[in-house]
Amino acid sequence: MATNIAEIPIRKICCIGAGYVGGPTCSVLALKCPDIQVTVVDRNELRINQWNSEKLPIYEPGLEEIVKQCRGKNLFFSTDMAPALKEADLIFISVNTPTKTFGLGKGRAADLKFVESCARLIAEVCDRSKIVVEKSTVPVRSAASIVNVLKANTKPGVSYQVLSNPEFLAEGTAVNDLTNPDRVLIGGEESEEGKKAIRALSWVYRHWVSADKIIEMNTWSSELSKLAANAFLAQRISSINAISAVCEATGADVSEVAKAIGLDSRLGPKFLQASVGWGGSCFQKDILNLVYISESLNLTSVAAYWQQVIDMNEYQKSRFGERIVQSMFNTITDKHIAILGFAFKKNTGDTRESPAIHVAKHLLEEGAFLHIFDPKVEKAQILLDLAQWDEESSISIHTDPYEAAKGTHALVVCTEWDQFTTYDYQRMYDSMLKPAFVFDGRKILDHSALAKIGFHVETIGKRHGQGFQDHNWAGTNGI
Ligand SMILES: NC(=O)c1ccc[n+]([C@@H]2O[C@H](COP(=O)([O-])OP(=O)(O)OC[C@H]3O[C@@H](n4cnc5c(N)ncnc54)[C@H](O)[C@@H]3O)[C@@H](O)[C@H]2O)c1
Ligand SMILES: O=c1ccn([C@@H]2O[C@H](COP(=O)(O)OP(=O)(O)O[C@H]3O[C@H](CO)[C@@H](O)[C@H](O)[C@H]3O)[C@@H](O)[C@H]2O)c(=O)[nH]1
Repeated sequence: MATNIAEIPIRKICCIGAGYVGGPTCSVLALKCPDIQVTVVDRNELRINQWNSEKLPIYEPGLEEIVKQCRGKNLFFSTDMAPALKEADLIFISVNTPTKTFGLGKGRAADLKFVESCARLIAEVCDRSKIVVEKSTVPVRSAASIVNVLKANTKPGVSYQVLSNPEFLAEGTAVNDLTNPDRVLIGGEESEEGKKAIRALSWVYRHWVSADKIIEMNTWSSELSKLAANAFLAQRISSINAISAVCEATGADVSEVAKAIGLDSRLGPKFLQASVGWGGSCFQKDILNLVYISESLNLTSVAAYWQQVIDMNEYQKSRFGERIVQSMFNTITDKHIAILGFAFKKNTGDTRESPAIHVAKHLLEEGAFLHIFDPKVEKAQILLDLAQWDEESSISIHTDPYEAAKGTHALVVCTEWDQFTTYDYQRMYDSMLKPAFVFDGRKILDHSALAKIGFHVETIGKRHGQGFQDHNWAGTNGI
């Protein structure tokens, strides 16, 4: 265990926001720091009750075991925010920062109303000085707004140090990402007090993270690094997806191209998996935020550059939907289609910005009846995401993949769940209408095995069953 050489002892931590970040982050923190009491608070009573129950509100591999081990010892979940904030030496703000849906910056700027209300509550209830840590993803210079709100409302004799400590966990691998982070960023003021606060938070992480991975920097760099990291990650996927369209038009295979690119040690192999499109609660919101910041700073070329990463993703999702319709003889009206996977990626039940929603809506608009199966997404969530359509007449949610496939014309893979590769596709084929189609939006299935069974197979970034000779460039580029 790390010795606290920091001048500010941290014995109690409170985290506001018991969501996908607050819950797993604090669970790992409690596990790794038995000398610290961690309380996660949220105003959502249902969520807190779920954290205190047998069935946690989110699915993350390995999380349940940690919660069970620490809950009631040094990990607590509560809706009683004031006492937990008052007692804490350090407070994480880990609330949602969604894209604004109205007013100035609508559709692009991050809405900081939840972060601001946390700052107001902290100033209102706390009667001794504390460290406040911005864990939510926020626009650059948000810490200055938090400082302003705290200063304007603080009780006499109380002062705050505000740090930026963005979270880089990915859903589905959160426990591993938190246990073995690539880096921990801590941004703070360059004053003596600021440095003390940075040392105190650093001490907390030093319980399990080596010193070389804890990077201190100025607050604005730390805030911007989070937005930039997500923009770069999404850009890589948009880039390979753009190449996938060229592959489909030419006969190249995007998997082979990705392998060739990834073997360049300057580029590396990760995040080059072409897909139906990227989803999740962060990429789109954070890039939109970066676009908005750039526009506000009159950096229009910068804004346009990053906007293209999003536009390419929209194109990819639409392209996949259109390809399904075109392949099925240009009409899917009244056809039955099974959607395998509704989460935005494997190993999570989260559907926020899932490409499956986009594809499902496209198919429903074309008049198809959908049979949806996902191993972890709750039925109520799927119906909420497709609320414009009626369960009886357009959608049926299944708990068994074979039942979902039965009597359908096509299988559409939208999430890369490992278990999808192990199914008995002959059994599915036998129960389907013919010709039976498979559209693999994640490139996870064995396409030649499926073709042997009799399926017509379509996938991202590859044309099936077409030879070397059948594309003629003449007329398209003048050769
Ligand atoms: N989801 C991820 O994988 C991920 C990863 C890294 C960073 N982030 C960032 O972390 C932040 C949180 O994301 P999330 O996915 O955990 O969100 P979430 O929606 O799952 O959870 C946020 C929680 O905050 C609570 N909340 C909001 N305002 C509150 C208030 N004033 N008082 C008390 N509780 C309040 C909500 O009830 C909700 O339970 C966002 O800024 C996000 O961009 C998310
Ligand atoms: O090669 C790839 C890799 C990912 N994806 C898709 O991209 C999306 C995002 O995946 P991933 O980044 O693994 O999950 P997130 O939970 O959204 O995590 C991202 O967003 C978080 C929130 O800010 C950050 O903390 C993480 O570092 C960042 O990876 C998903 O739809 C994936 O299926 C692909 O299509 N191809």
